[in-house]
Amino acid sequence: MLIQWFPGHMAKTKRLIIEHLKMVDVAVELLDARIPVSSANPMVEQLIQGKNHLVILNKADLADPEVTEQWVSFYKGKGIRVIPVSSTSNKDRKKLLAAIKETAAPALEKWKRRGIRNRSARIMILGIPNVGKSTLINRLAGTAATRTANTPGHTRGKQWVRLAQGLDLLDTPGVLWPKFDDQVAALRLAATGAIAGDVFDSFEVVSALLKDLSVRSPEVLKEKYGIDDPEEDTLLMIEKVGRRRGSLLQGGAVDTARAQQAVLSDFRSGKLGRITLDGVPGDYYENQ
Ligand SMILES: Nc1nc2c(ncn2[C@@H]2O[C@H](COP(=O)(O)OP(=O)(O)OP(=O)(O)O)[C@@H](O)[C@H]2O)c(=O)[nH]1
Repeated sequence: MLIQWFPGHMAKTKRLIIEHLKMVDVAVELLDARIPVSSANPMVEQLIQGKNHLVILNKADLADPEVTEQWVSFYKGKGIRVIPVSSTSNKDRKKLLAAIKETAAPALEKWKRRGIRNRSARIMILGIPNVGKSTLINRLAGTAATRTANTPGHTRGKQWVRLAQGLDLLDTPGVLWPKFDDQVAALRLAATGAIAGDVFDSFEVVSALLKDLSVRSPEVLKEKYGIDDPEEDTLLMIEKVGRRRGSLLQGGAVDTARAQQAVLSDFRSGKLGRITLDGVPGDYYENQ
């Protein structure tokens, strides 16, 4: 679901998230492994203050594994728990649960020290649109024994999923608003599909993506689209994409709108390979 964000909507969302956060011990922040900076909400640290924090780098199957490793080291260096996963597959489920349990352990200890033995650690998932919140919740809840409505002690109307003994997940994720003020971030969000296409001109989004690709993966541009010169003018690049992908109008001219869509869909589906757009701070590509 793509959402248009207005100031009033943002304020309401923030209030709701603050309400929900009051009920939980652990905040699981879901980021897109291809754009860990651009997919972060600008207020998240402030919002989740005091909660045990786990960062999940989702869609790791689409991201460059080497850069993902750099991101893992980066977060660990800041003392933040982090795990790269692919929520669309079941293979990461075990390590995901283990990471959540580890993150929740201090909360359980706290309840125990206070003499509250039967209190579960409660978890909430937060992330911007399209980052994979529902997929992750379904993956985690998949084999969970029960979904419990109105469990005593929980806020009425909220659904909780028991993931394991002493571990409950709030069924409703917190939908955070994405960054808009940062133009690079906004264009990368649009490239991944997290911001609605009609907010941006698709030429602008595709130009920025082709520029990123020409820096990160010039060999991909050559192999997939026959673009030899990464410095080439964007219009010429799109022309080459159109010819290679058969996006042609009657008469043989390139249908540039379709060629642009082809680039976006190739990138989003992983057809261009595993590519990360946001480098760790200080990395060679950061300011390119
Ligand atoms: N390749 C890949 N695709 C994923 C992964 N996780 C989610 N997706 C896809 O990303 C898209 C968005 O996933 P959702 O789970 O609907 O995202 P959401 O954050 O709940 O989105 P909103 O409802 O808009 O807030 C879907 O097409 C998913 O199949 C992943 O780990 N890898």
